[in-house]
Amino acid sequence: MSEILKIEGVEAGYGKFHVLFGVDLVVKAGEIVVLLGPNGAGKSTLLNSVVGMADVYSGRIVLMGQEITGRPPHEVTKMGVAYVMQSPNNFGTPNIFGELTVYENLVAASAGIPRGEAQRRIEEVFEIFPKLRELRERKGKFLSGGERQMLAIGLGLMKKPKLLMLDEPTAGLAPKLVSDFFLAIRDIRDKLGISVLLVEQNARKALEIGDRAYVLVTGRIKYSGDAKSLSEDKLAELFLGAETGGETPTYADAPRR
Ligand SMILES: Nc1ncnc2c1ncn2[C@@H]1O[C@H](COP(=O)(O)OP(=O)(O)OP(=O)(O)O)[C@@H](O)[C@H]1O
Repeated sequence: MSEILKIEGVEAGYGKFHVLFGVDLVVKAGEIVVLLGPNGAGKSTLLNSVVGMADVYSGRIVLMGQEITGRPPHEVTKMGVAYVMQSPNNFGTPNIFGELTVYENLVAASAGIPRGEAQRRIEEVFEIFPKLRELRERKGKFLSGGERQMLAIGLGLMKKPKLLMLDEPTAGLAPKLVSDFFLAIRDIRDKLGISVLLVEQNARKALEIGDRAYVLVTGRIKYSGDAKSLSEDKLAELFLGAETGGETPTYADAPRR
């Protein structure tokens, strides 16, 4: 299976603030790879490193055989990476325009794509997120957090990326919506053939749809392997490490460092 993304021995951070220490991670074609870890472990920083939004001090980042270490965000986006950041103001995907409707936002994201193809892609987005079809005439500024998140992912899909990086797409969503999101992410892989690198706090559900998983703790990979073999006990142990004493909290209760 070919490698879409290969991160090798990456040391990265922000200026003098060193966050990642020798991180290796691979996303192969057609995979959903889940990246877990406690708050502040460096998960977002790893995604930022891929799109040139964090400083990579050493190591290599390779996208479909081409080295992209340190390349600026717009170049990496052009090369096939869509990055839906945690904040509502997404980067790497076009921003959501509050005054435009859902449909108009999708059309705006299709600049440079021939009309027929753009319509096909909008239809694909509506198939992945049927809710967006219902809301097609609603202005961006009136969307709920979850709906905005769907649109942000939809905008990313308009560019037909090879790799979709999602940073906590289900954060703050109602439980029913969370399940729908995970199904949508699986559809993105299954129906559109896009590989996914998914950062999630919702570990159990993410591992259900994931093929492989990595656990990052204080900037170092502490687990890499099959998503299904990562048990809750193992996760709790990895998240809390040596600090665990007495009653073992679950990884969901892991304290902020
Ligand atoms: N732009 C930035 N400039 C400087 N430091 C930053 C920046 N972004 C994040 N950090 C710091 O880098 C460290 C790792 O943060 P990061 O957001 O990568 O962790 P995370 O694992 O994604 O956490 P969370 O689960 O809370 O989102 C933290 O100490 C954070 O404060």
